[in-house]
Amino acid sequence: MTSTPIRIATRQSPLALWQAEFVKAALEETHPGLVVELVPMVTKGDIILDTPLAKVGGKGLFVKELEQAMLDGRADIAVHSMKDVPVEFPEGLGLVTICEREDPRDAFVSNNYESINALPEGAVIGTSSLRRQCQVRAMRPDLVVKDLRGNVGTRLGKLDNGEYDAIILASAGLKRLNLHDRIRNEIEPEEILPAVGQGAVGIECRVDDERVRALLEPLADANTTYRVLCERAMNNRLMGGCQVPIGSYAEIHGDQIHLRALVGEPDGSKIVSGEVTGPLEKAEELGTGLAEQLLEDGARVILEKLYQDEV
Ligand SMILES: NCc1[nH]cc(CCC(=O)O)c1CC(=O)O
Repeated sequence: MTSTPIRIATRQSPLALWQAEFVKAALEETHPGLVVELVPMVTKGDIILDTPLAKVGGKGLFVKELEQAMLDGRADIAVHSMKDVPVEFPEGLGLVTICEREDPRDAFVSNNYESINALPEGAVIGTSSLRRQCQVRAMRPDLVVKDLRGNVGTRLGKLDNGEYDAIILASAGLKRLNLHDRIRNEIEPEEILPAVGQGAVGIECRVDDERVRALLEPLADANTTYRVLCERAMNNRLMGGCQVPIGSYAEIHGDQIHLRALVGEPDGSKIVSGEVTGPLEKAEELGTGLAEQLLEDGARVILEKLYQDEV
């Protein structure tokens, strides 16, 4: 049976292309005969590279052009790292499929040191994520955290030319790009809680496109979906934009889901954390509930200050 091709709108960074190719391969394998094409695009976020993300309007910048292409019918789906997917979608679009999660942890990368704890006093560590900065500063207030932007290759280049003693990146990104050997130490969630959705890939499409939705359905991973929806419900209740130090991680044990989360001051001077366990079907309510507990325990004060600084 010949049919209309499925067109994937994608950014052109190596990681974005890997993710798009991954979904293309999964679709083709699941539906023999289906033709899947990539539609490479440039987003504002790819152009404005030297301004801190918080100042240029956050990660929504990386998805707007892709979403417009789907709304205009120039593309059918967009593949995202779940941790970059904003809370709200434009009218007519939605996130319909979450694929199996890769390693959710952060990775410590350095040419000279084994771990965060092994860094000498005053060492320079690179990350642009307030979540990582906050948790690193809480562990090691003596370290200098320096902004680090660009795609994974660019960031590794900046480490290699001596601008940093170490950097922190998502393990999933390094593994997808075949850069496992750059990881010196996998940072466990007990040390640095990952970002909401880290390591998972999600697929967005037009919500009324029944054909595409049916084709995507077999790519969904049920456990990952519960985990990521639980983390996102927590984040949504906190109105967590990307430039807020929020960490979160959900795991499934049997029919129970366990969620950990934290909100912190960017300088690590204060961290409010909590956890909750409950039945899998209640994943989202549990997430919302934990967020409310964190707000009461001090997160509200931290967040109000941060949102005020933003405007
Ligand atoms: N913010 C950029 C980004 N978005 C997703 C990943 C990695 C892959 C993933 O988490 O799924 C990365 C790179 C990084 O943070 O090191």
